[in-house]
Amino acid sequence: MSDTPHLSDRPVLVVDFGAQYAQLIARRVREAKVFSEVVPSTMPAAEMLAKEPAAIILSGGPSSVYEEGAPSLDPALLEAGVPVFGMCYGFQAMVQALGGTVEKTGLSEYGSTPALVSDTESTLFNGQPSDQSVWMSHGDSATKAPDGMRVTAETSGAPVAAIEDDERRLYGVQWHPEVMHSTFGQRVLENFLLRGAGLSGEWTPHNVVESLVEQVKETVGDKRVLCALSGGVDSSVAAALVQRAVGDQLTCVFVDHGLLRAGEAEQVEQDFVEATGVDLVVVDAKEQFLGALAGVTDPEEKRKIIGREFIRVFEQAARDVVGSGAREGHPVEFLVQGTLYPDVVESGGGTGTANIKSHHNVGGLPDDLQFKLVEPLRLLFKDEVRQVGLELGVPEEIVWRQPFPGPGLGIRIVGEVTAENLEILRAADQIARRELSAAGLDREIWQCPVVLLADVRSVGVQGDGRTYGHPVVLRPVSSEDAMTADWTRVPYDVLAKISTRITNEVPDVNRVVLDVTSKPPGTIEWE
Ligand SMILES: Nc1ncnc2c1ncn2[C@@H]1O[C@H](COP(=O)(O)OP(=O)(O)OP(=O)(O)O)[C@@H](O)[C@H]1O
Ligand SMILES: O=c1[nH]c(=O)c2[nH+]cn([C@@H]3O[C@H](COP(=O)(O)O)[C@@H](O)[C@H]3O)c2[nH]1
Ligand SMILES: NC(=O)CC[C@H](N)C(=O)O
Ligand SMILES: [Mg+2]
Repeated sequence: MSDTPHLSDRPVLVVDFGAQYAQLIARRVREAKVFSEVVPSTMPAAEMLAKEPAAIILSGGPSSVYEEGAPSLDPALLEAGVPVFGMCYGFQAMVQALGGTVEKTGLSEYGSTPALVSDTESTLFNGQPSDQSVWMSHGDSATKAPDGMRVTAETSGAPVAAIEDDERRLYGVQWHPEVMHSTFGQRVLENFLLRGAGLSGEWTPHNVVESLVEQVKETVGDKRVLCALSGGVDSSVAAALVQRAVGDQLTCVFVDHGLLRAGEAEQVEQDFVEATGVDLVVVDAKEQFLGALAGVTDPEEKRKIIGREFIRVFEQAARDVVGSGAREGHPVEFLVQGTLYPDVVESGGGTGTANIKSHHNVGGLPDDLQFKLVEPLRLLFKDEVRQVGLELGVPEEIVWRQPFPGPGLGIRIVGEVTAENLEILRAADQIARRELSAAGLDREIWQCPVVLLADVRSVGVQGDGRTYGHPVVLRPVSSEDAMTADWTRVPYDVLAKISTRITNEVPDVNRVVLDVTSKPPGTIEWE
């Protein structure tokens, strides 16, 4: 597996006690221009401290600290001289570990709650009003603060709602500052990071690029590298970064696996090469992929097959490029992929998270992988990758392109992936994309998968005759980083136009339906 890049010498560790969105805390820290990483609460304290964290944040979680078997907080973390900030469960664990009391008081608070800050000059609350709205989600409360800690805020259900100790640099709040509904949440977090922990907020795209370029140089040395390039945001940015680091040691490989959208292969071949001048090899592997997918309907099986065939194509490409180009004769050791943090987390490679689906470039990789992977963006979220791309001078049309999954239309056909089904889906998808673009919705919509329900048929009437065709699903979503998403409220007239055009122009489709599910509980793609 690839070495995980390090983006700062000293990360802020977010210790995940099973919070719904520990990733969100990490994002908020990064918004304060401080690098952060999530680690599971089960990681031994010594291992956490070996990362030399600049600060530690303890997340919320579903358990009660006084219950047997509740995730525990090793007091070593509080005694290491590292600044610590606890939130909700993390706060309660801290209170208990330091000798305070946490119990079920019967006064639970859920949702927006008024809080009264007693010291607006304290480390956490400096520069904020004494009355603020905070977002609560707790049934347990601290009833007695640990000795030596100041209580700086209270709510009606939580008499000890914030604690501070500047000497030991230990802080905590009962609420969730990472949630938007805590009106001064980001300020409280920044106060902890910048004032409490004394960090300087230097984690900017410019510095990230510099540090990643250095790391790629170090890893790759004078060896030759292939980059799996899809023309999408992530691999384009990864390619630009590696190109900056090792120049003509890089060859990009674009795989036409037959699961692409209309016009896509041509676009990558022309636009990308024109914009970046990279050395690009296009491999036509349509038959190979379709052959391997024949008869397969299970989503995970499809993903695994696609992941495997991708690598087989790269292996062949590696053998082919050795005998060509500026660095003839040098074998290829490394494969660059545009893998992002959410791909890793969702493939179950994160911190104790479940495997939701195997992303082709992570969980879908074959075991006998011959390459060493170089994945410089492995710890970044999409919006951060876009900033890095702009910093590297990647053209805006590419940086702001909507994501398209590597397995492509293969995971947008519920049923078997056949040439006929692909043709139907490609036609419907092209209409939807054109109409959404024409309506000026490209930036508002994160992406809009169009899904063919090949296993479903419904009765329709067209030209006075009966039809028995397939439905397609429109799945427009809005999102910040694809970890969560909401369905986009596309104007009815735009939806109507898409529906009319698809049913008129695409034979075999007699119904267009709209997916109005957020993520969670749905995911963005159907498979
Ligand atoms: N058709 C393809 N040819 C070569 N490599 C690909 C192809 N599709 C995907 N990949 C590889 O798989 C990685 C993950 O795909 P993914 O779709 O997440 O990223 P992307 O295409 O680079 O960006 P985006 O998320 O914006 O579509 C890519 O970064 C790239 O390395
Ligand atoms: O490169 C990829 N390989 C994959 O296997 C894959 N599966 C999902 N996606 C994209 O990831 C984001 C989240 O999708 P889900 O909500 O469906 O998990 C969305 O942007 C999806 O389009 C993939 N990208
Ligand atoms: N959101 C949380 O961290 C909740 C903590 C604890 N389970 C409580 O109910 O108080
Ligand atoms: Mg893509």
